[in-house]
Amino acid sequence: MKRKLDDVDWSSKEATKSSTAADPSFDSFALDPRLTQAIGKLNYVKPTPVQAHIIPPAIEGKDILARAKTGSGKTAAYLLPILQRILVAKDAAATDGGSSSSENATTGLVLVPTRELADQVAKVIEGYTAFCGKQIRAVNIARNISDSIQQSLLLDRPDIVVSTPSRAAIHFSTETLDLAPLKYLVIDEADLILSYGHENDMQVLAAALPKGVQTFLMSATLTDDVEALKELFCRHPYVYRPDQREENEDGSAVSQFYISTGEDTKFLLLYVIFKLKLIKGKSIVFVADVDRCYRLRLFLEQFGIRACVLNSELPVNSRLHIVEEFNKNVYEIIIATDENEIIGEEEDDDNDAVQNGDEAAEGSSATKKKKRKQKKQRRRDNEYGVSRGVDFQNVTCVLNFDLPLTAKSYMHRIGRTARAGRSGMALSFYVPADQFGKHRPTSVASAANDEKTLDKIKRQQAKVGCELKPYNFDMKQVEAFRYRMDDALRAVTKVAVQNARMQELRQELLASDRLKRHFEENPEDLKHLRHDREIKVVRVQSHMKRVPEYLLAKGQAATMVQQGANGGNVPFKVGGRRVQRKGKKGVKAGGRKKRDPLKSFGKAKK
Ligand SMILES: Nc1ncnc2c1ncn2[C@@H]1O[C@H](COP(=O)(O)OP(=O)(O)OP(=O)(O)O)[C@@H](O)[C@H]1O
Repeated sequence: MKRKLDDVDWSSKEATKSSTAADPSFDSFALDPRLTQAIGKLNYVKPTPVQAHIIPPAIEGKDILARAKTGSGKTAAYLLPILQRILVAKDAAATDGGSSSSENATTGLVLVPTRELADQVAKVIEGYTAFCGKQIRAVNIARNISDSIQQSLLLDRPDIVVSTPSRAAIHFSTETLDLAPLKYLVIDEADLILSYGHENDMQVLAAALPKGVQTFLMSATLTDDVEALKELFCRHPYVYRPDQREENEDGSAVSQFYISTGEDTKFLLLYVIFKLKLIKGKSIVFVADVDRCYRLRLFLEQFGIRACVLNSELPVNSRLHIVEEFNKNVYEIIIATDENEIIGEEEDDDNDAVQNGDEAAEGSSATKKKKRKQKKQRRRDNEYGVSRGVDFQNVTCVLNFDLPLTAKSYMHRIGRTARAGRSGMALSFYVPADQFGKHRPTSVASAANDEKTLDKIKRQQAKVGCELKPYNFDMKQVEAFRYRMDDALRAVTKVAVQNARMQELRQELLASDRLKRHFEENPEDLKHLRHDREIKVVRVQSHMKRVPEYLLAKGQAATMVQQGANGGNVPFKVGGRRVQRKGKKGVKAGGRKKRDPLKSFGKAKK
């Protein structure tokens, strides 16, 4: 059983705030000009709070333990000091006549829980070292490349290795990863790394570390797992743990809303939201399981709405490519699962996991079912994870189509929006207890506890000074779309979902092979690989793709501008070109709206 986070004494013997942090600027860190140039190219104007606090003591060589919220810039906070120290060591070696041991030795190891994160960190290193020439070489060994290629990459002794703990432990045991010269160790997403089943690997690596390695423990939450890692890896770390006021002052804000809805009505709302382009920008739709990904994708396909799916079943190359393309704005909607996140927490966080009284009554059969499910999930890639750490860029909205099982998962899901000081919104559907199981074809087991989970989420968010507000659609207007939703739902049968899932997997495996070959050689070709093409297992009726004008009757519907928790606008606006084109009379020649045909469609409670 876990201790409560706040019971742990996180205060360090070291200072917790540095003076540089009061007036932070990248110049004040006296970074190598090659790094400052790269930061400038990335348009970083000033350090984020976590960077301002951590970079100076880290450059001095102190161990670091940092808790900072998702999207706060933790990656640069540990990478910049490491890169700085490597460059200083290399320059010193060069003036020494090249005799230093820092040449051709792996001095940095960055451990992350998932392959998605490894890929991301490797790309961030590429960005920060863009002006370093061949001075700093980094490799990512969590990628899906053959063992022999990984070995040859490692035997070249790159300066930094990015890996999951399991890959690192394997290469350590075969002696291709030499840990003796190691100087810097990062454990990113430290609160999660053990729940991904990396415990033994972490023990192996801890035992193999030479003395005096500078350790960075980076985490969005401080849990017992982080405490255990601290015991294992740190010497009196400098602890950065901002108070709530500081965290709320960093400019980023997620406006959070929830909608009480029946099981089938979720689909109706989703259709209306995307078809009428009520969300302007990119969205991540989180669902409960892999089948649900395809159910939603096929459902949206009926209306000509393209989306791609992201789950642990897809080959890793496809997953990485999808995230990359999403960040380049190729796709607007991703339908994702966060299966591993949920398993991890169910297994090791009794406090957080939602207990269902009915489930207890059903006793062992439920447990068996859960075990079977977990076993099934283990066959998938257990180094998959997208609700944690992955830097989805410019996400307007995180839409919890299915509520997560825990408040912690919720926090990480919504952390995919409002990153790096930007704003965003989170919209969560929840099924009230009296409506659960009322519409079998669209019912999902995890929704049994939605009401309790939502309460927990609200309490947790209140603790960090955030509020979830109800979002009230004008359901009369929404209902006008129901018959179309019913048609679409009927077409998306269980068999269709299974076929779509298999077809997609086959195609993605083929694509993944192409991806693998082309990643290095022909990056341009990747542009032609799309992950949101129609799956076509269901006959799409073309009339369904249009929204008839009578459904957009005069004076109806919404400019869904909401007042968020802090009075700011929530980007919930009608603005889709398709809708505007339809409402010809309402659109001026220059494309500007004379009157909004969807006015009053939905209102938020203020
Ligand atoms: N000083 C800065 N100025 C502007 N943007 C920044 C700055 N530092 C980092 N970023 C950008 O902010 C985004 C989020 O950074 P990062 O992924 O490091 O956050 P994180 O704290 O690790 O989040 P998570 O906990 O979700 O992993 C990235 O796109 C990054 O390029």
